[in-house]
Amino acid sequence: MKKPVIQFEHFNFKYRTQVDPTLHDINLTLYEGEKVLIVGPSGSGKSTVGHCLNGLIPFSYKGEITGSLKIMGQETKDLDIFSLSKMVGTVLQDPDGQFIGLTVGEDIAFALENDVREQDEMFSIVNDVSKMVDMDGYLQSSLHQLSGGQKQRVSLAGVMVDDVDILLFDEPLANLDPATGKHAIQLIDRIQKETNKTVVIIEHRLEDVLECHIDRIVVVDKGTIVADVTPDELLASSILEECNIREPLYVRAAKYAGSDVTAESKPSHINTFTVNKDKLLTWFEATNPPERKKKTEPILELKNIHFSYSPSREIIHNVSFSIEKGEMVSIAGKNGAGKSTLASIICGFVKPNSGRILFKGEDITNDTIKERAERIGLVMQNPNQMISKHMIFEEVALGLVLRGLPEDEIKERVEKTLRICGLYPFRNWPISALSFGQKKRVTIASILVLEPELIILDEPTAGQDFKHYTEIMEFLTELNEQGVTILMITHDMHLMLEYTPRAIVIAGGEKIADDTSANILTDRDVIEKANLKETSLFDLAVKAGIEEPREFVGRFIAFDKEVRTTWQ
Ligand SMILES: Nc1ncnc2c1ncn2[C@@H]1O[C@H](COP(=O)(O)OP(=O)(O)OP(=O)(O)O)[C@@H](O)[C@H]1O
Ligand SMILES: Nc1ncnc2c1ncn2[C@@H]1O[C@H](COP(=O)(O)OP(=O)(O)OP(=O)(O)O)[C@@H](O)[C@H]1O
Repeated sequence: MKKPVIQFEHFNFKYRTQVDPTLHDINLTLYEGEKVLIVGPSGSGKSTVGHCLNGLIPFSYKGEITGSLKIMGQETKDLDIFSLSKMVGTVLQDPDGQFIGLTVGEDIAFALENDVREQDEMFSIVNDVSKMVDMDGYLQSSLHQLSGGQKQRVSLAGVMVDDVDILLFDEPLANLDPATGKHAIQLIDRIQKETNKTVVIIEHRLEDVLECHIDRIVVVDKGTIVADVTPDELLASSILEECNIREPLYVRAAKYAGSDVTAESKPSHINTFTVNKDKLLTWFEATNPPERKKKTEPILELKNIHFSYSPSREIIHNVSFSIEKGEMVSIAGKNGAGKSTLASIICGFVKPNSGRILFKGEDITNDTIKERAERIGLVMQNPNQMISKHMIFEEVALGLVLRGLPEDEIKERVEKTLRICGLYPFRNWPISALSFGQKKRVTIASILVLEPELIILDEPTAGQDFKHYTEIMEFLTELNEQGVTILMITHDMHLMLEYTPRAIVIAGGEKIADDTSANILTDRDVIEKANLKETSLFDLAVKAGIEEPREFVGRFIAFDKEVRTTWQ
């Protein structure tokens, strides 16, 4: 008999500031050595389940608990946070919220220092785990100098050295580049196998998590558990669609083609999946190729940009590109490659050492941040770095208030934007009561309300469920069709394929490719250099013997977009 390590029985939780409970009648048992994925729409209560496991509820977030939650056989109500932290190690959704040390090395070592290890042993373990996450070159670096994905890697390393029974990962992939995401999932898998720890992963990127074996998937919707099944069973069902969770692309393509997706067809991984090749080929031949957009004049031009934070290390080397008015372009590349730095250079937060920036042909290299903000809006990677007000309405209105607009106009514009961003029902809420995904939408709203001509979004859909992902992206597409140019930094290869016909790839501070997204995501050399990932659609097409797999990818994307637009 396997030992139960986590047991929820008729468990309910209500945040003190909420009228209704966030979790209702949760009954769930996880056993020793199990690897379980929790999925669900944004705001469904996934992180709240996680907070109950690691003690943030009730120690940091107050509220009412009824029913029972036992961890390692002990009722959590009877435990203090210190005893819980000895049992559950957590990687939080927002890595900034959990750093303890000043440098990367110190932070990773912290878990070990707590357990009073010998110095030599400590150094060697810190070295080993930092190598695992490819951060061994940064042990002396200060944490605030790291890129978003580098921070996420450090958080992963920190929890790997924890001597705990349960590892909890809340959106571990959110800021990671695709290749590192795959590596992180393999690492979690390896650690679980070597130590027999129980692993709980909360993640929207279902297809990426399924790169490794998962025992069960628990689907949470509106605070209750609506499914607790194996990955094959889940993918064969319609639950994901009903809960608006994105299916793996190859599964979706197979369904479009009319190929049966049953648990027996083993859909949880592209390598094990049996697809009806004839049906796929027939579907491909009957589907139209995507339309191409016409060329216009440049809106933003970067010419030979060089930049360094400190004289010893140049971060951006001679980057040039031109974005045309009305384009929607992705910037992709490895964690720490320099993507966010490029956005900071464009917005004027940092000055290039040399090179020029033009906006509609006019040199803006020496313009102030404020002057540029009139035309260029930036939505940053981490919403917590952007938010400065307590209430949602005030936050979104802030830019308009600073511009001195009349109150009536502010109200009208803010309300319109809140509706578009799906935040209208929350307009009078404090931001602290929102989930991470909801906060991200607040920051997008606060830029959109200013109506800039060019919007740069750093990971716009990280932490969003499929419904909100689609809503945000369709909204951006609509804006784009009205003439707003959109530049997106993203690690989401599907987003890149589906929404941005063109992509610019940065590796080691240099531009290594500038081509159609479909060409880039089927180019093994660029994929490898920039830590990107081939799309599973390509693998599916190859598996089905389709001679033009690249063309298959393009046609699927156009078709899928069409289908989803008609749904709305
Ligand atoms: N600190 C808090 N105080 C009050 N209410 C909260 C708090 N945190 C979350 N909530 C409420 O609980 C609901 C569920 O939030 P939770 O963070 O668990 O969702 P989630 O499923 O993890 O979402 P996401 O995928 O967007 O991260 C939210 O809609 C919000 O209303
Ligand atoms: N304030 C800073 N001081 C010194 N170095 C920094 C600073 N901010 C970033 N860096 C370094 O600059 C490099 C590029 O960082 P940047 O944030 O632009 O990467 P990125 O491509 O956006 O990465 P990610 O995909 O992880 O978000 C990284 O090696 C990072 O360590």
